[in-house]
Amino acid sequence: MKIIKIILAGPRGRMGREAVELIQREEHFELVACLDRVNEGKRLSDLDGFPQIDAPIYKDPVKCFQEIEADVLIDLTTPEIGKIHTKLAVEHGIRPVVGTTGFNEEELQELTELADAKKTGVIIAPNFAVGAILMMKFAQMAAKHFQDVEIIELHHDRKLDAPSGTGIKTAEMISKTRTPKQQGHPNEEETIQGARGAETKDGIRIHSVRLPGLVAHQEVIFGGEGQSLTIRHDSYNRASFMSGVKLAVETIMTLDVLVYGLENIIE
Ligand SMILES: NC(=O)C1=CN([C@@H]2O[C@H](COP(=O)(O)OP(=O)(O)OC[C@H]3O[C@@H](n4cnc5c(N)ncnc54)[C@H](O)[C@@H]3O)[C@@H](O)[C@H]2O)C=CC1
Ligand SMILES: O=C(O)C1=N[C@H](C(=O)O)C[C@H](O)C1
Repeated sequence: MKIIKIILAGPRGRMGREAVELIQREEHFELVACLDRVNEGKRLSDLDGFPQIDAPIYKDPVKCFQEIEADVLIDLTTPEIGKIHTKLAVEHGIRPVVGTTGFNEEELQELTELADAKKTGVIIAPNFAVGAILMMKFAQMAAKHFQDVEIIELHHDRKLDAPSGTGIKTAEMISKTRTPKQQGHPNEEETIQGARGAETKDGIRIHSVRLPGLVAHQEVIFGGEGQSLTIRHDSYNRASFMSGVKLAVETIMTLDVLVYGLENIIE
């Protein structure tokens, strides 16, 4: 099997550390460099708690992408930095697998056009966990039968973006099958701002909970006459995301367009 050469952005983060282990575990993956906001000029093996992988660490993505021959960038950084890395990677012909969340519609559109122009695969995956993908698909199915729905996403309190990428993606998928409806009482008023959560352009409410002890969880609650349906997914650790990262890295080698969401590549 062809070796896939990978640059990893954010190796010291919660997801990055899991990704280092994944790359080390898979015989056909090779970690050829890392992007970090510190440790420029060191090797990954110089850092405490990391395996003996002789990958150079760069701070400057342009320098890294110019000097290192790589097939794929895995980005697990921050919303602000992930967008910069993704665009630069495509411009340098390196295929980005992006777990970093926080991309808006305009940014996705711009990247779609860039991927088309450069004929370079891009995968933007708001959630890599197979259970989360199924939760979103089931919610999309249920929305054919229930117009009334609210999303509650629950995460650890170190998360920067709200609502979560998964919450936004779920609302988008539901909107494809749900007949639009103005939910709640027409005269309802928030006596404390934000009480009814964030409202997407399709009128779906997303409520974001942030608490220590949580990892990544979501409930999609549908309501109908005399009944409700709750679809829930829980990630209890970050290893839950790694089979999706592996699949995305393997699949991106065959793509020349942008794919937004793993539901498009998981049967
Ligand atoms: N798609 C998915 O399934 C999942 C996505 N995520 C997303 O992945 C991202 C990372 O999540 P965590 O690992 O929990 O965050 P984290 O805060 O633990 O890690 C982020 C890492 O990015 C690094 N970083 C910041 N600026 C940088 C720069 N200029 N260059 C290189 N590295 C830089 C930080 O030093 C840190 O090590 C978030 O956007 C999160 O929402 C998280 C879990 C699952
Ligand atoms: O920040 C996280 O932790 C997660 N982020 C992603 C999101 O915003 O949906 C995926 C998962 O929920 C974990």
